[in-house]
Amino acid sequence: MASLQLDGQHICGGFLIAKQWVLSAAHCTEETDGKTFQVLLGAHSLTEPEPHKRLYRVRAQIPHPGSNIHNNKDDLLLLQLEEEAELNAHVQVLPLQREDRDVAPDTVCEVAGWGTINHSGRRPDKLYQLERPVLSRDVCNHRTRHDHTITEKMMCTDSRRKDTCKGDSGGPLVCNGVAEAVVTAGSRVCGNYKKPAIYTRIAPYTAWIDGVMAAGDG
Ligand SMILES: NCc1cccc(NC(=O)c2cccc3[nH]c(C(N)=O)cc23)c1
Repeated sequence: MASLQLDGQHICGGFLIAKQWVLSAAHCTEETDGKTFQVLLGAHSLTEPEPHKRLYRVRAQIPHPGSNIHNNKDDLLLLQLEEEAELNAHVQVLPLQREDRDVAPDTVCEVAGWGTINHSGRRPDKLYQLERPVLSRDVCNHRTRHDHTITEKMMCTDSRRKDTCKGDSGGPLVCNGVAEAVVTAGSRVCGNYKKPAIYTRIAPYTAWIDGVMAAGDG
């Protein structure tokens, strides 16, 4: 799990997909007015000293060319670290789902982050993890939910009670040990069952991801 930070403040989640590459969400760069993130790896607490915590500088930030501020399409961001991350028990690469097939509805997946944890907007110091069931695209696209805005490159999880929120964007949705999708803010609403959590599925973007990593590695 990665924390994307500006001036020591957690902004978004992300995760290591190769030794020198982190995947996150393009919307995370919206309020950074051009500043480059630093990436914290190996952390559980954001503030306490921990043996495997290490802050990395970012050489390049590459948002998906289709990402934009008006919708949730192609909401992916690749970050190339200044150097390869030092891997250990607390810092590992997460395998990506490369087969472009929907995760079965009701599959219980997990999502983690340092995003706000309740309606007070309290921000946690320690990483939170949540299990959430996958919601079918048909239900998620219902008129009373996200009203046909969920494309085949997106997926949803139930947002009744437990949900992702501000600061969780960019983190991975992991199903059976494989990163299936990336948290996107979507309608920005948290914990409202009528607005399920939206994610950008990874499998449709593996060609883009591989292309950027190949070009970036020179
Ligand atoms: N449950 C789905 C889900 C997943 C991830 C994030 C979010 N919600 C936000 O991100 C959010 C919420 C409230 C005010 C906000 N202001 C801003 C902003 N960028 O100014 C974002 C937000 C929601």
